[in-house]
This record gives sequence, C-alpha cells and structure tokens, in this order.
Amino acid sequence: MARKFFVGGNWKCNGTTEEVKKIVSTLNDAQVPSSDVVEVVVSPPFVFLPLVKSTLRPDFHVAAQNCWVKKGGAFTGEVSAEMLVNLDIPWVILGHSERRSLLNESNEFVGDKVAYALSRGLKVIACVGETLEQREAGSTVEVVAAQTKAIAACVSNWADVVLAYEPVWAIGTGKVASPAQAQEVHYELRKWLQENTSPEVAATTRIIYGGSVNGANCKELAAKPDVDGFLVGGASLKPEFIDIIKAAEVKKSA
Ligand SMILES: O=C(CO)COP(=O)(O)O
Repeated sequence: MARKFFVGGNWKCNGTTEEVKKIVSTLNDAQVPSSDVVEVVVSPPFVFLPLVKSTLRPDFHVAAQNCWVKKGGAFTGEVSAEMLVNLDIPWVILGHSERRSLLNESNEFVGDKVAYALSRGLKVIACVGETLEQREAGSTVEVVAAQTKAIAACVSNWADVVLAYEPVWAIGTGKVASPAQAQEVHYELRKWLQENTSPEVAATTRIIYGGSVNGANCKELAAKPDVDGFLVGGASLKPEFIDIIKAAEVKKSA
C-alpha cells in the first residue's frame, strides 16, 4: 500500500483571530492536489481550534499541538484528549522537541501521552529528533531509536500514527537538513520499525520531516524515498505552505 503524502502545519504559539482568519482563507482558496494524493493537517493553538475547525475547507484537517497524558480532571491549564474528541478534532501532535526541551517531557511521558490519545480515538503525529550536540557526538540514530521505542511501546494500531523526524538543530533555524541527511535518518527509522514492529508497519507508516522546510527546499526533500511528507512550522503561517502541499506531486510522478 502506498503511503499517502502528509503535510502538517504546526502554527505553534502564534496568531491572532484576524491572522488565523487570513491563513484559513488563503488555504481555502488554494488549488492543491486532491485528498487522494495528499493529507493536509493544520495545527493552530488550542484557543483557535473551534474557529479553524468550523471555517477550514473540509478536505483539510485539524490537529491540536498537545494534550494531557490521562483523563481530564484537576489539571489546571491542561487540555484533555476527551475535549479534543468532543470538539471533533481528529489529530494531536505529541512529543514535539519544544515541549521535550522546554517542559521536560521525557520519552516515557511522551509514550504515555501517545497511549492515552490513541485510546481515546485520536490520531497522533509523534515527534522525534536529535540535538546538534547529539548529532555531532554521532548518536543521532541511537537517540531517535530510543524516542521511537518509547512511542512504539504505546502503539497498537500504527495506522493512527505519523512519525515526524524533526532534528532540533533544524527547527526554526533556517538550517534545513539536506535531503541526504533526512533520507538517512528516515531510512534508519523505517528499518527500526521493520525490526521492532512488523514489515507491514514499516512499509505503511508515514515518516515525515520537519525543520526549516519551505517552498524552496520542499521538492528536493520530498523526492527522497523515505520522506513521506512534512511537519512545517514557520512556513505554515505563510502562503508558501501551499507550495509545500504541492510537493506531493513529486511523489505522484515518481
Ligand atoms: O518544529 C517544526 C514543526 O513542528 C518546524 O519548525 P520550522 O519549520 O519553523 O523550522
């Protein structure tokens, strides 16, 4: 089964109501490949989820950027998986490096979040990636394998999971991984899945790349065999996000 190209837009902690309306309007007017060819998911901050959900074209979907690790309750400031389900939000991003590093989310905590979100029926974009220090120490594969292991331990149905490889040194830095660097890690992640889950899971799970993806570099990255799409930060707030969605054409003609 072919892996459908996946393009996620992670808006992070950005936007005003007016800006959100403008982005949605740009997306709604865009001519992009059909949803048979590319799956598009945008992830606004929690407070804008209802607005985006109710105004975004129906062939694009919505993701939350996080959710609480267990059932909701007395957890001030948190948003539960149940609430996302209640709002009909199908996706959630978990394990983003900004949360791992700034909020000390451990591999195990991310795994627990993945388990709970999946158990509530959410689909998960699970993020992994090494720091520059780890890359320079030669431990990239070891680091992303350990992160993936903690996630995999909590996944029973991989059809509901997209794995996002986001090298920390490439996020928000303008320093994109070269297509060869991205391919190398995606290949290793797929091999890890092959050896630790099943050949079917390895063959069908989308592994997407994130870190300074833009309209200019997306096609070359998309051309790599194990790059199944993108998780886009900064450029997902701009009209060039449309060009990144169109990178799906590279796969179609491959
Ligand atoms: O963190 C990212 C997406 O989740 C990538 O961010 P940038 O595209 O801004 O580098």
